[in-house]
Amino acid sequence: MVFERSAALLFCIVAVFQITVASPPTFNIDYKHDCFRKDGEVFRYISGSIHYNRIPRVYWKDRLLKMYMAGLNAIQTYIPWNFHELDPGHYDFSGDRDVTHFLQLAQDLGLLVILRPGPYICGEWDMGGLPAWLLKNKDVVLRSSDPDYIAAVDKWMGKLLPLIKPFLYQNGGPVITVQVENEYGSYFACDYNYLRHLTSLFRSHLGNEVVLFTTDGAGVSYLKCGSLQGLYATVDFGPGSNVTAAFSAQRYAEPHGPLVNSEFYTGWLDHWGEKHSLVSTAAIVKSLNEMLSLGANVNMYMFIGGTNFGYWNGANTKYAPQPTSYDYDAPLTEAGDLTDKYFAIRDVIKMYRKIPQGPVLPSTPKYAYGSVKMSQLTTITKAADILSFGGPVKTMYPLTFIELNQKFGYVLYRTTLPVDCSKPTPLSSPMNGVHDRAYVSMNGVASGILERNKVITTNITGKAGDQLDVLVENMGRINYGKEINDFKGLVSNLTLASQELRDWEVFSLSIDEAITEGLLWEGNPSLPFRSSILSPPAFYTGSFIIPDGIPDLPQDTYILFPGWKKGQVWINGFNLGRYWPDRGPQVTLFVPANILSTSASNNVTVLELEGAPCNPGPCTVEFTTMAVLNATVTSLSDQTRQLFRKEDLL
Ligand SMILES: CCCC/N=C1\SC[C@@H]2[C@H](O)[C@H](O)[C@@H](O)CN12
Repeated sequence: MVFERSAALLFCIVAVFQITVASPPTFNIDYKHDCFRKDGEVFRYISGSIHYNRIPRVYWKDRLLKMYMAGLNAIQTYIPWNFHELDPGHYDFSGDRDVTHFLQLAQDLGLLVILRPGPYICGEWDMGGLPAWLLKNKDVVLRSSDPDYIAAVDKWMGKLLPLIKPFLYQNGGPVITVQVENEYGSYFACDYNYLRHLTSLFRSHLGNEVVLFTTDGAGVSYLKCGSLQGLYATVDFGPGSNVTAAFSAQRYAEPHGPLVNSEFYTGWLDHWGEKHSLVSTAAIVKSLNEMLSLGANVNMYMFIGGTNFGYWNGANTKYAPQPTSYDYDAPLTEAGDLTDKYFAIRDVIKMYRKIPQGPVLPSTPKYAYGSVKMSQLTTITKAADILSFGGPVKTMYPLTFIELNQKFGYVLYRTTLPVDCSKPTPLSSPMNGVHDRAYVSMNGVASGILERNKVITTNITGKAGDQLDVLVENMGRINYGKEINDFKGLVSNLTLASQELRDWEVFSLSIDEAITEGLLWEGNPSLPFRSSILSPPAFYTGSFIIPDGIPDLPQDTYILFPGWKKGQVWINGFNLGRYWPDRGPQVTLFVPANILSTSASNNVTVLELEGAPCNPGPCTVEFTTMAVLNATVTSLSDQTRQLFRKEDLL
């Protein structure tokens, strides 16, 4: 009897051992049957894009769970290089940047991962995810075999990919496929040696098992430069496209293998000054049905968009920056709220795979903390020395942000009038070199605005020796096309009555640091009564208490700027992003609960660039429960007409 039991036990141990050891996880392409196979079984992914870099870490689980409950079996995310290697050789994978924690969360919730580590990612993210410090070599050819660029890519991938390797499906993780580059077929360089280098780089760090792929527009012309032997070519297209034609483009590059739409656009991006983009649910349902009925693999871009906090938004050409909200009209809103689109997509998926039963996590509650009284702290002109920790740089001609080693935010350019300008005299950027918006003051009094591609001249008056301040705002680097290498600031000279202005003092402003260090003080609000519509860029501050002891507080909220024009807002030192209700379409900014406090007063600091409703009042900001992302946009001509006299226009 004892012998039989021992034999049975031994048999079980051997069996378990064989099962465990004999069949490591596998994920690969079956070219014979035009499908993916996971652990030998036919597998089709239904996925949604979520960008961890646009969502506070505390909310990652909430969003991923909602995606799982929608019936997705995978999620897709980028890894923005500039979000992690803020300066050469200095890496940050902590807190909201803890990408491996995000991958582990996805796996814990039963979601596989389609990973897109770049090095370029596009994504309406500053410089398409490439770090601005790459531009220290002003001749660098980004996204090519340029040796300087490749050296930086090798170093970054040498840091990142070893972190990712344990999370590959073959190693027991959730990552089933890894994208190389991003829509490379749309880029002018068409450098096959670059793609070949990336392929061998990814293979050297990740091994030969993982499925590497590319994504390009659904057209043969895109696939010609975007695809490469050894990388599985996939395409992207939105609702309303001809699905058959789109996938036949993929078949041009991949006659066999699974059909894959890596970016099915369930929404679309916005630009300041343009109507909020909306994509119809009916069109989405129709195309999604068609693709799933073909057995295609689909990733919905975006499933949740989130927020471009701080200065992280990108831009398109001709210079059109994207707003702070990346709501994208996605199935989950910027704040992670459920929409009709979410349930309509869930109903389609239900027809193709069993979806999880049980309650879907509800939308998070929003709280209206009400009106907060603001008061002026000081102006940029007065605080320049405080804000420029290293002091101004004296230079004959203006320096760019990159030359100042500054990546984001604002730089102040100061000089004195070389001559009397008793009559309105044109201050111009003849080479359209204001990148991107400049706020002009004379002796601390606002006098005009210059804007890239839109307003390249404004009139000033003054006496020889008067102080001319030009505050230049970097509104986000172009993230698509050949103009992605943007140095920001005054990238060419300004002229006064056609004479080049020289002998500048250039202040690199460390505003975020000054705010977190509490260096801004209650200045004497000596601004003159607002005789004109324009005021000089100035800081305002206010605070509010959230009562403790009330369950569920703090809660998410939205901040509204009644009567304010354009600027930047920080709450408790967290840079929430840009506001521009004067132009729209975004009017409110999402405020996630995790930046608020019930144990201390909450501080709001605003840098208003054009004119606050504070002289006279009411000089308040509001915390409300409703998002407003589709306000009527103010065309520049309307706005300019309000600000400038006719002769100031182009
Ligand atoms: C006509 C320009 C198309 C550029 N491609 C875009 S616009 C929205 C999306 C995201 O940027 C995404 O990161 C790109 O891969 C594809 N795409």
